[in-house]
Amino acid sequence: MQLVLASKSPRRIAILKELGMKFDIIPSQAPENSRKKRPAARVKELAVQKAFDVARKYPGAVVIGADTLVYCKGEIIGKPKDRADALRILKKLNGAWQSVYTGVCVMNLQEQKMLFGHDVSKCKARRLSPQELEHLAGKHMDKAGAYAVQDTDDPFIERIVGSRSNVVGFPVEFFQKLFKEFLAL
Ligand SMILES: Cc1cn([C@H]2C[C@H](O)[C@@H](COP(=O)(O)OP(=O)(O)OP(=O)(O)O)O2)c(=O)[nH]c1=O
Repeated sequence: MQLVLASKSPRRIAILKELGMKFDIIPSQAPENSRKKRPAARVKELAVQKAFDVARKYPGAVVIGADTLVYCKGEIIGKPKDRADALRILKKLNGAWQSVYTGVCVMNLQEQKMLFGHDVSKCKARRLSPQELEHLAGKHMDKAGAYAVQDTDDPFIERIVGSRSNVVGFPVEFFQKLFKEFLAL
């Protein structure tokens, strides 16, 4: 069985490797477009789109796709567009509880098998000073919410309720359960 991770995310690659899985890395080229208003529905749709984009090129493979976003005060927050956007996002998240959603999809087109779902964790951000926010803005342009809980230099998140790996982009416990179910299909 060829296993493919449809992602360029260093965190997703590292986590899947830590699980001892052998896989190829073929990032999805799918544009991240979703009109879904609810975060859980959106991450699932995007995870399916990413997996499908690669699966149609490798129909015999088992392909894994994932998508992560932050949800706070009614706003769905993805990766910042630029430094100004990162600062705006960090100001909004400052001192606040937020939810981090990751959608995961596993599919094999040849066998017409697909499973997808999501995990959600709650994160509490510390209240940083305007100077600290300025310093942090722009450091994590490739991450949803413009921060990185895995980065020891990043003081932003002080508490996580739920899966930590989910916040970093790949929910280990949820994935293991989903993958086991997928193999049994
Ligand atoms: C909140 C948070 C997100 N992230 C990352 C996980 C994801 O890589 C990224 C969210 O963007 P995604 O669009 O989910 O993923 P990506 O563009 O990095 O990779 P791909 O689409 O190829 O799979 O943010 C962290 O690394 N640390 C964090 O604390």
